Amino acid sequence: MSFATNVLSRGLATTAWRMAALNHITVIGGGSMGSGIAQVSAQAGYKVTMVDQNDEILNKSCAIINKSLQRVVKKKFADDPSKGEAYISDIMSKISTTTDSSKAVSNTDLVIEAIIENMGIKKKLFSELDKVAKESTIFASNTSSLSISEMAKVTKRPEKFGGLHFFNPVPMMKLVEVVRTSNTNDNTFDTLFDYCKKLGKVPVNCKDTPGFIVNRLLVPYMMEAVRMVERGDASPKDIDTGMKLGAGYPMGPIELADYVGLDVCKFILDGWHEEFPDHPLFVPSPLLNKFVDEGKLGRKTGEGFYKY
Ligand SMILES: CCCCCCCCCCCCCC(=O)CC(=O)SCCNC(=O)CCNC(=O)[C@H](O)C(C)(C)COP(=O)(O)OP(=O)(O)OC[C@H]1O[C@@H](n2cnc3c(N)ncnc32)[C@H](O)[C@@H]1OP(=O)(O)O
Ligand SMILES: NC(=O)C1=CN([C@@H]2O[C@H](COP(=O)(O)OP(=O)(O)OC[C@H]3O[C@@H](n4cnc5c(N)ncnc54)[C@H](O)[C@@H]3O)[C@@H](O)[C@H]2O)C=CC1
Repeated sequence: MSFATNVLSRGLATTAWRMAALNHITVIGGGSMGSGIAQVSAQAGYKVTMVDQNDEILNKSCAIINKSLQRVVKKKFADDPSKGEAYISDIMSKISTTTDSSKAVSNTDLVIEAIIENMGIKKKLFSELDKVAKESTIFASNTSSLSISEMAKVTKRPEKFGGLHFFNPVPMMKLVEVVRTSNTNDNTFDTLFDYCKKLGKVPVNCKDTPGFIVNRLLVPYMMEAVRMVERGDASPKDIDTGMKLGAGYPMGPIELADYVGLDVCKFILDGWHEEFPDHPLFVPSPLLNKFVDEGKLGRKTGEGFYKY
């Protein structure tokens, strides 16, 4: 073996040694994000268990995945549509569902949490899961902007805890922010980074800072848009048209808020207000609160800033 080959193979062996084998993944929360994460994991060949609060929600999660896969096969098997149904059955057979999170994590290699954006509820969940998961199981949160270190503190595995921030819609968006806290060890980080690559995503390395990279920029931008509407400076439609045609964004900030979910936006904004209480941009938005109080949560309920 040449010197270069030897060094290279030793390098690869070292990296591989630093990664845990992932055979089974548990996704907690089967909403917009959890269903997408379960889908792309199954598409990459992983066995997945998806957990949510009741069977009605889980049936909806499976229906979302099925609808997305229909769109995927339309392109993937454009030349031979007869192969589409078999592909969808194969992917769906890799995903099981349950309402029992303790049972789901008892023999899993990676837990990805994608439940409501609330620190107290996420901490309660992780502290319960920590007691039943194997010592080797890696925990990750898909939080948009809450502190990963703060969540990891309630477990006895802070070194096996990181952030995996996917983007909506998960099957389409290439980026995943892999968040490393000061306690996340190399094995955990490398395993999470490699998992993202196996999904066909592009992972980026993030520190555990508010909003990581993308939301640190996106949240103030979207908040400025909502303030413009509140001041009566511009209409949602004109703002969206402006940012699509003037800045080249695929969606304007107001339609993006409807797409993300106005309840999710409110949870995020409330968290930022707590984090930055003196910043005027993040004080609660009367307009956003009104929509949420009326159950107008954006696309998922058929109405938000726009009607669908
Ligand atoms: C105003 C209130 C402000 C409050 C602010 C306070 C809080 C701030 C909130 C911050 C939110 C942060 C959330 C977060 O943590 C991070 C995020 O995820 S941010 C969201 C990021 N996502 C985007 O920016 C999406 C931008 N949009 C797009 O890229 C496109 O519009 C989109 C791909 C969604 C749809 O494309 P479009 O052309 O518009 O529509 P089509 O329906 O024709 O789709 C095109 C193409 O894509 C396929 N496709 C779409 N969705 C799926 C899917 N789910 N599964 C599979 N395939 C899908 C579709 O089939 C089409 O394929 P063709 O081959 O072209 O037919
Ligand atoms: N919507 C978006 O665009 C994005 C959201 N995120 C983050 O992902 C997480 C989930 O967001 P969404 O999927 O949009 O929310 P969602 O509201 O669509 O789904 C959340 C799901 O979690 C379930 N759930 C709540 N508590 C639970 C518990 N204790 N056990 C099991 N299931 C529980 C709910 O029933 C619901 O189905 C949040 O942390 C959010 O900030 C991250 C990136 C983008």
